[in-house]
Amino acid sequence: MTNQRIIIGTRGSDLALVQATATEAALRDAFPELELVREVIRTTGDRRTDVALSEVAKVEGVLDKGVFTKELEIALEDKSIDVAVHSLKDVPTVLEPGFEIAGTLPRAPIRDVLVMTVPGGIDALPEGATVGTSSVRRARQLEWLRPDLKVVDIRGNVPTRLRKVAAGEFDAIMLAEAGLVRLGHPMDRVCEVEGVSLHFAPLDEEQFFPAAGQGAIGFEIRSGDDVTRERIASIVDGPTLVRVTAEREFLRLLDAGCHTPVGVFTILDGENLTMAARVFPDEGGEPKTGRVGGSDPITVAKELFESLA
Ligand SMILES: NCc1[nH]cc(CCC(=O)O)c1CC(=O)O
Repeated sequence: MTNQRIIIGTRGSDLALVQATATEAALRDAFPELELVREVIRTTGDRRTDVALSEVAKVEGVLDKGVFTKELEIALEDKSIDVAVHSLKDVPTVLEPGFEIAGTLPRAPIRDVLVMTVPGGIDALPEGATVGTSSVRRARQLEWLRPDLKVVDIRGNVPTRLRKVAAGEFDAIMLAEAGLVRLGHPMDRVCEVEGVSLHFAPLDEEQFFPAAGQGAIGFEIRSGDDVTRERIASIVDGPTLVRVTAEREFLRLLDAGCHTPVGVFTILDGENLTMAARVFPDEGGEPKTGRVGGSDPITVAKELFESLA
């Protein structure tokens, strides 16, 4: 008899818990009889908020980009969980042996957002303004679009970062629209944090290229766990899976960890897949931008990679 229970592993941040709740709701709809158990797990990335995100993997000696996933994989391996719920953009493109991505929920918006204490878009930032981000991709694009800006590192989860900009530590910070919306902050409303009005300026993906997998909730399982794979298959969003497969394959070909400055996004119109990428050279300077169309995600990724190599 099949186990009538599924244990869902998640990080403990507010955003991670919202994503776990969305996963549970989808499983509840698909399998009303299934018992759902939630296991909250603290990862290295949650623990080491004392050093820059780009340094965490180095000081902890873990696989680059695995800083938010390693402990969840350990729990999968020892069967204390059956599925790990991740923000897919935090998941390495090459997994440790014994694990696989079983799919994704429908994707949220993919844009990056400037969170500012003044209204307006990126042009409303004053000359020399300080912008907080821990992402090299965001830093390089900001400096390329606005060479006068001062980009500085910031750590902490989304609510912590919002408090830091409200407290005046930065003129602006950058966050993903997906995380803000999931935490109940729509783009068209001013957000009040500790008596300060914060304004959202979403940047169109054609202007500011998002991270591979941004806005997608991904499910990681043990390879060979057919029961969980089949259960997850009934809540997977097909179009999202096609898009993130292409984006992650492109990143894999580039051999880029999350600290390599590359933005990429896809558009899926029926069977037609378009993917665009912007890659910044490690040594600095102008980025290369490319765009490719097709239907098979792996082929599209390969062609885009070759056109930029
Ligand atoms: N690295 C942190 C992280 N991982 C996923 C999200 C947002 C949600 C998403 O992109 O799916 C965030 C925060 C942010 O970038 O603002």
